[in-house]
Amino acid sequence: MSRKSDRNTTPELPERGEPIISIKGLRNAFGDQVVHNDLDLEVRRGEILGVVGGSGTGKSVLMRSIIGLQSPEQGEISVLGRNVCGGERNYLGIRRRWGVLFQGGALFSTLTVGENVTVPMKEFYPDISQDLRHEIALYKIMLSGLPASAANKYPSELSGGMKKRAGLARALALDPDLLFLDEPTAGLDPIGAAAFDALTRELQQTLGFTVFLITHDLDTLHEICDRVAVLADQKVIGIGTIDELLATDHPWIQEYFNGPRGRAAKTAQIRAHPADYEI
Ligand SMILES: Nc1ncnc2c1ncn2[C@@H]1O[C@H](COP(=O)(O)OP(=O)(O)OP(=O)(O)O)[C@@H](O)[C@H]1O
Repeated sequence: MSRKSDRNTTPELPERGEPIISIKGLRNAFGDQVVHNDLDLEVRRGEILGVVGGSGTGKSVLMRSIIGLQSPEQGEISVLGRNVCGGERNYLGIRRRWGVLFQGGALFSTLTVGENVTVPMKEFYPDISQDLRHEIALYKIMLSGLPASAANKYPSELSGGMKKRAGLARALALDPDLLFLDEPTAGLDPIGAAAFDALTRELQQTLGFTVFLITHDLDTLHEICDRVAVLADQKVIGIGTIDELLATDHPWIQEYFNGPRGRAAKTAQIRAHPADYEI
């Protein structure tokens, strides 16, 4: 149990490859519906972990549990070495260490993109001057691949792809160690989705953060994920590279990665990066 004085101190980052999120025995239920039971998962610092599973298997609930928006019935969740279960106070000092891109962007519709990006700065660093906040926001907006002019637009004036990028800019506002992305390429055309994948990978490699990425997009999994965790039967039933997962004989995993769409994504990956494959 963390001592009271530990809660406000900034936890240290683990070494690269060591667990930055560690979940043990997680149980989530809504009434009679058990979503997770005895679920274990480790996310390693510096990786892009893809999280997949059929609709309703609890991917978003898992993410919400990690970031404190859902109180689990049982289990332990440790983020940056801090046990975050057991109330809001345990999140003090670490909530600012992550950024979240929710499904659909979840931008505040009455604020401009620039104002949206300054929201986390205002919350966690209220002493930063307004000018500096706007300067940082502009930098994050451009880092996310939007033109500077997007800062003065309202979400309703943006395309779906631009909204995702604006949401990403807000998620990056505090230079996070951890980035949570919930279906970031859903609703994008294939070219827009590939561009968003490339941006995610480039930012992750340049800035060094860890990514927890919920997706149904097989191209994303092949193109940018270091490992993939598969949710089914209320648990993580497999975790590893796609090749490692394919070595298991779980029917859902085989169907998912070896079905027609899975094979097409793999072929596209080989065509895009032939040097990575011995043919
Ligand atoms: N606040 C809630 N109250 C009641 N049930 C909920 C709540 N949040 C989620 N659920 C249920 O928990 C289950 C898992 O939901 P979740 O959104 O995590 O699924 P998912 O794997 O992300 O699905 P999808 O791929 O369709 O987005 C669903 O059956 C959902 O209806």
